[in-house]
Amino acid sequence: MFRYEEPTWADQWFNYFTRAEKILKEAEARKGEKPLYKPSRSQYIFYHNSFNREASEEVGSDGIRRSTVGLSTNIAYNEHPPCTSPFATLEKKFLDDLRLELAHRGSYIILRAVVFPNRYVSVSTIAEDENGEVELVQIYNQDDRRSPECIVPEGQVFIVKEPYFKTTSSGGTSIRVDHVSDIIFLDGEDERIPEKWRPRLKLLARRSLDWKDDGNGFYKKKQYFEAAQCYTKGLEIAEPGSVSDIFLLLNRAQAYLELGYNEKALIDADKVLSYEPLNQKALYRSALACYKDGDYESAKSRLVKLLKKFPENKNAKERLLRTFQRLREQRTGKYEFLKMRNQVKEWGEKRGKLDCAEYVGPVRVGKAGGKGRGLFATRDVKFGELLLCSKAFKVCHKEAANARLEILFNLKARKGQAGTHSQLVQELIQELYHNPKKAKRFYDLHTGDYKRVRGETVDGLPIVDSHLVMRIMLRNAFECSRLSSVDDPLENLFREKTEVEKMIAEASPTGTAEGSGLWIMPSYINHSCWQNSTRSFLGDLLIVRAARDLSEGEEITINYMENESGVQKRQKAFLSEWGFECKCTMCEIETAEPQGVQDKRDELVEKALKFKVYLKQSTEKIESGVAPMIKLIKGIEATYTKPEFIHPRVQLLSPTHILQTFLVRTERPPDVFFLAKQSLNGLGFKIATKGGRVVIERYGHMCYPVVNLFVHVVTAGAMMGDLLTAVLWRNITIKIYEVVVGEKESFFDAFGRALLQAGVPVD
Ligand SMILES: C[S@@+](CC[C@H](N)C(=O)[O-])C[C@H]1O[C@@H](n2cnc3c(N)ncnc32)[C@H](O)[C@@H]1O
Repeated sequence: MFRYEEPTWADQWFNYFTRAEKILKEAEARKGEKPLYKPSRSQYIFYHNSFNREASEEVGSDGIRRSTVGLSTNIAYNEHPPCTSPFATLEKKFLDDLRLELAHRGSYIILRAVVFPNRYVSVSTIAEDENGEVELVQIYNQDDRRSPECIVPEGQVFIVKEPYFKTTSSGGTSIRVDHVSDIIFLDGEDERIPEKWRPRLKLLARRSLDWKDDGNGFYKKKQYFEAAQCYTKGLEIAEPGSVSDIFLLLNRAQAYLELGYNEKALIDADKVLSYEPLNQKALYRSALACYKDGDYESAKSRLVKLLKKFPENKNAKERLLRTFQRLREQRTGKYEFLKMRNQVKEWGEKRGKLDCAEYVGPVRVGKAGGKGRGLFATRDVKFGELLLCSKAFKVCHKEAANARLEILFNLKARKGQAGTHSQLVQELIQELYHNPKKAKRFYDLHTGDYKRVRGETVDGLPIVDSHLVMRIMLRNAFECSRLSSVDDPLENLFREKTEVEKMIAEASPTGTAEGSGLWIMPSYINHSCWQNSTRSFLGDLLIVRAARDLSEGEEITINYMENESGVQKRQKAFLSEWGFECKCTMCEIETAEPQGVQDKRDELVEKALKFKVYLKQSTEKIESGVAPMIKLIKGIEATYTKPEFIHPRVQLLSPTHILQTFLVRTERPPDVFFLAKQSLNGLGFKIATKGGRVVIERYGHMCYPVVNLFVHVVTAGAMMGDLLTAVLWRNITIKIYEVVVGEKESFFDAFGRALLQAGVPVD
């Protein structure tokens, strides 16, 4: 009998993208043609306005409207580079001149918004040209902190350089503006505004101080962008070096600091200092700009200068103390981790940033043969040593209220990625546009085969190629959480997924939607399935520690994909996500395994994982699961033929964890103890007790579950009455925890109770 089933989100997505793909393929065939059909002006406006704002958006506590219709999609399709020609060299075109699927090189178009804008992924409006023709305009990658009506209010006149005219995924047409440097918003007095669109009443002559007052009004309302725009207008007419010029520069510097445009704030404050070298506010704001940019030496010298002249300035004194602390962190890599961790916990729904410096330990970037560049140890390094404590170039945590979980869909690559990646690209673009000096470090990262445009600025503004930013992001960004922690893996196995998580699991190849961020130095680290360093997250910091002893000159590696899949799945992901084939020993061994071995292993693992359902049942049921689980684990173990120290038994991790939990629940400490030690051995560890200490004689495969294995040895040891073993292993367990989680200060928060219950001293 036919049974109707509701289409799943996966079906809907699949249908949506298949349709979009078809429309766009057909559109490509009509490249260079005029659209066959265009709606009338009133239809355009009707469609636009009927996008139901009330139902699909809500205003967050920060005043920003966001979509409430689940996950929105950002479809990347055609990669056209940004315009690099100055405006003066471009030729004017009208809407009627535009042809499909083309970026109209050498041309510009001038338009006026005729509706109240919408925001979905882009800010979209309907705009007219001087002939009264209208078109949909989709403006991407604008600052998310500004409402669409601030970006392109009704009546706003703007220029789009080299407009890209395209078919939309729903079959209509639009001008899509991807690159922030391709759009110029014109203000009321700009001479490029056609006469017919000029305000009827010319603005009365305004004094620069009127602009300052307007700016201050916006500043008070926390509309920093608008405030800065007013100060800029005032600066255009103020006499350089005059009192009003200095006021305006100081105020604009402050607005820029609020916006995070630190380079611009420094330029303004330094301009004031060129007139008045000891201006107190300018010195302080310049120091703050340097501090926020991580240039603590410059911040220090500016603050010292300020305090010499104004020794009572409390803010400067306090900032100088903080600067000294940052310099210490930068030099020594010593941080107050517990305090920082607690701060991160308090962020709640807020977006946070830790006030701390970046530490670059004994590492350098160098050539890594066929892998491009890599990160190398500059001296011998001990297990657990801090290699990097890197500050995010930009990070979007999914825990923050402003997080936008979207599917970034690349139709060309036929790949969707769920998470904050789409938001990250947009924020990176804004960061690069407003802090161009900082951008150099970003552009130096690995881009794959993307062809860059020439030139860094046009018409005095930075050129930001959104497609390049996207490429760099996809190859270098890390999926991340706010805090690394050692969760009970079973919790994840059992936790019911939320609706959104289910949608994501169906729509995204990775199956999860995570926060994401970009860290410059860690981006140089290449992958190995058996990595020699670990990476962990603490707020906006990414911590890298040595996962074993390293020798001078040795390449540092991390595991790009911390999961337990076999070689075929791993290689597929490496190729599609990062464009490389892994040639580490683990991959080579598994690739050389006889046909069927991997399948057998996968099959047994799958069978073993099914036993997790026993854990929801009675002790008797669990009891009955022990023997078959042992048999399955032995079976999996038998599929490995090479010794564990060259081929760690990674696929045994989850089955072992289930058996381990069976043994804990049925109260068999000796078996728990034995299994944990055996598993560590299976991961390649060789651990011995020497001179009253537990020492690791050979380092195994380091990953999150390893901490649990160590903890099991400690607790089971204590329960068996062997307190000495428990205490000795406790100390090495703390070290292991530090390597995996990034810091050891929170160890007892995580495991103190389990240890106490087992009778292990926790002092
Ligand atoms: C995050 S970057 C790492 C730094 C990069 N090698 C560079 O030159 O800037 C990721 C890229 O490095 C290369 N890569 C990383 N690990 C690799 C490996 N094990 N084998 C080959 N290429 C690798 C790939 O091109 C990948 O897309």
